[in-house]
Amino acid sequence: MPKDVALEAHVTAPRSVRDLQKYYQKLPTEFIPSTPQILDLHVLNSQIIDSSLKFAETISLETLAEVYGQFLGQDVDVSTLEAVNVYEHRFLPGLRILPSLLPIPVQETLLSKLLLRDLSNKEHLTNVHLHYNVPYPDADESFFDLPKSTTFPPKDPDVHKPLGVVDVLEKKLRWMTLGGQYDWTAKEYPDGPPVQFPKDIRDLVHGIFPTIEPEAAICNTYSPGDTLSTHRDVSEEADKDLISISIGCDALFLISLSPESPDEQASIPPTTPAPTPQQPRRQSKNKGKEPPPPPPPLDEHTLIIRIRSGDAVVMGGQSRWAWHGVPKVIGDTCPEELTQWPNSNRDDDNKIDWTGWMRRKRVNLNIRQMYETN
Ligand SMILES: O=C(O)CCC(=O)C(=O)O
Ligand SMILES: [Fe+2]
Repeated sequence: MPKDVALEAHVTAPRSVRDLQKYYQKLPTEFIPSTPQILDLHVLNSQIIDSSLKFAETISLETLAEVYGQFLGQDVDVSTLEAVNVYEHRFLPGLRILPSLLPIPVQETLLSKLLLRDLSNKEHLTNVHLHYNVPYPDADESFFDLPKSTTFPPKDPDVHKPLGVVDVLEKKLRWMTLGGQYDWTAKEYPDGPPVQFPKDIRDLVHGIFPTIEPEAAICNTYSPGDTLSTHRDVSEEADKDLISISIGCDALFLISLSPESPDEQASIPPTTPAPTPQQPRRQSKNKGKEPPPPPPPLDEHTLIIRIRSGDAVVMGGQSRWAWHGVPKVIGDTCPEELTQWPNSNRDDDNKIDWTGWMRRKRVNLNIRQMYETN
């Protein structure tokens, strides 16, 4: 599908999609497993496969072994790999879901390349650069090696206070850009040649998804409580597949191709019914225990899915321009093998032992091809 020139980066999502985002953002974690509207690929049953998903293909184990072997720099025995199934959605054309695409060692190496290597490259901007002067680590060191006392001075001290390195890595760092440096304020890529996309990550992604040439990526970092509001990624010139790879804690991912309907406002019930005299609102100390109101209706062109570490979502075809967002990151769900990353295990009073950082994080790598020419 050629890109529709009417797609605008600044438009907001239809009301129904924003209502869903709000509902799932507020849904207490303990109610997620009993909410049948949330597609969980770990409990895929034949009914789900018949009604919304269809099996499309399997990625060959030989391809996976070769691509992972090259990425890890060591031979990968085919017999150690699990088959990767690709599912398509019947009513979101071009959406493909690949549960458990990346094995743990590949996830771990990808994390290290992104956060220990690429974050230290001054060409890769982050949200922190918008308001702070960033003190870089020495060559061959990473931000996780910065001394405890490191501060990030604000560009405008009247507006922002200096930030400590713990604040930055625990909370403030929300994204880094690779390759073409997307400008989030102008919502466009700057003119001029893009920054070189990291070759090993390009080979990993291109090896599995040969129809795309990775030219730009956003590496999002989330903690439980963080959300990504509903948006469309419409700034790329090419209508090639967008590949989204997740590592760490689980998340809810919302995607919709539903059109805005004029009577939408009237047809969607309010997400939080007003309390009645018989049913007074509980005190805030009990918040979260109360059963949630029923979810807003989901039409067949809308999907809310629980994404796990190692899963990939491909947004191609019509779904390339779909509204999507991340209403929730689910704490305490990082795979045990990754929880200790970056395994710094230090015994140095001036430095921080970041071991366990990943237990509280979700990292999403969102890869795009910017130009049609490749
Ligand atoms: O974190 C995710 O799963 C989605 C990220 C996303 O949509 C984006 O970076 O544009
Ligand atoms: Fe996106």
